[in-house]
Amino acid sequence: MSIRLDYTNMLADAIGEPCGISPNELDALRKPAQAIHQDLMQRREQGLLPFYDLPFDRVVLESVKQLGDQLAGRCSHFVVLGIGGSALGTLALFRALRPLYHNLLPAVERDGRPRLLILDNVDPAGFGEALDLLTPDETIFCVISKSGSTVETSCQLMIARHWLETALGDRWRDHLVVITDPESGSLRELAEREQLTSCAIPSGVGGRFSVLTPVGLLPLAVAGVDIDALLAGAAEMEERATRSDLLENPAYLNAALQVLSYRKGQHISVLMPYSDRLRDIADWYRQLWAESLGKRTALDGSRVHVGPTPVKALGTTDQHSQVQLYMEGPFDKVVTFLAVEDYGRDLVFPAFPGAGHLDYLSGRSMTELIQAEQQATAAALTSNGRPNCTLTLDRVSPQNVGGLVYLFEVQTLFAGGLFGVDPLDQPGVEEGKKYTYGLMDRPGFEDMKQRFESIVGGVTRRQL
Ligand SMILES: O=P(O)(O)OC[C@H]1O[C@](O)(CO)[C@@H](O)[C@@H]1O
Repeated sequence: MSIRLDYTNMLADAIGEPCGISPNELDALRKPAQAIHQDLMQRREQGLLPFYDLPFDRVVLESVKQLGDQLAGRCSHFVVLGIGGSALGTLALFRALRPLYHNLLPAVERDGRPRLLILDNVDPAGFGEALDLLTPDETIFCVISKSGSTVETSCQLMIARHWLETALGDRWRDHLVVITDPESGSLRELAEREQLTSCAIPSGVGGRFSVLTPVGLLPLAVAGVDIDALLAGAAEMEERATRSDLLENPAYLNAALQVLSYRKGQHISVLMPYSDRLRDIADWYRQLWAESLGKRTALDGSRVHVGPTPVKALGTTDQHSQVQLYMEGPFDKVVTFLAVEDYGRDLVFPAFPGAGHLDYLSGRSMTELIQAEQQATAAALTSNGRPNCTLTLDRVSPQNVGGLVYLFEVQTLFAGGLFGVDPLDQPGVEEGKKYTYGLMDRPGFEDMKQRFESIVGGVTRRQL
């Protein structure tokens, strides 16, 4: 595994005031960092942070691999139904670690593996069109929900089961796999009652920290991702991400830089991979960062309303869409680049006779160009006083991606400590869910319907 963090351009030396971080400011965080570290390690010892130990669980790894092979042999399409933490990590890692056009390739070029679809919305057009393309006999649905009660996933399940049963009768059960809490929740009950194939999400691992459980591992194994190597990379990062000294630990250091930057007014945190394969890592990271750190109440009970706003960008694409704003707009952003040294292949620019203005490119390569553009954008941001740092992967390999995921997860926990909030809850999503239940006439939520009506009806609607 090779992942390194270059944070030169976060420091006052490089970008000056007011955004640059001074060595003293970083140094001053070392002591609080020790306290947060000890607290995390203590909670890990007590079994309260089981995600730390996921990369070492050989039993789960072996059983998931076995089940993955078996399921892969029984379908041409493996379809994940889930949302948020039950979908985004799988989506990100599938894109990173299989050929970009896996689903368009003939079976032999997919190593005989099924196509993988991840349906994470209840848009009737999107869901309906996906079903139109599928054949019940050749499809296996994998329903993933930690709570077992998420309304979007439940509704997808209702439709999928009916669709299977209509075509296959009692055999619908062979085409449905469940991943949920080991004991509680209605999805677990359903799995037991109908004797469906199922896997467990270890209790204590929240959805957005669950990609290295069967939530991500099973679909990825079915699709042919090397999950051994993925977990090995995460295990290797565990050593670095549990070092006690802030300046020795890339997860702690990156969190500290982000938090110091936030305190200086950079409330928007952009993650900008220069890699199509890493594009959806930024989507997964958005949930991790937003749900974990966006909080009204601190651990001491005070109202804080904190949280960096994570933004996803893609290099070079967004240089031609967003970078104008990052360069000259408000001083409210910190950019983290994801750079890649070896893209696994390269394309050399051939000569273009008659087009003299392109001569300077002839003989150079696409890797050189994308890397030059990343470095050029970082330099331009730096010269404009904009904080930025770069995480460089030598390759987009399962080891590196496993390491990156682990790094970001620990970084998020540690940032929660620095912000003084609980990074493991998400109380702010509940109110909207309750209004939805009210609107959908779920028993017990009648009052939410009334409250919704009083909010919506309490003001004159203005529409054009
Ligand atoms: O896995 P579940 O329980 O269906 O939850 C899906 C997502 O919904 C949330 O609870 C937010 O509503 C996320 O934290 C979670 O990843």
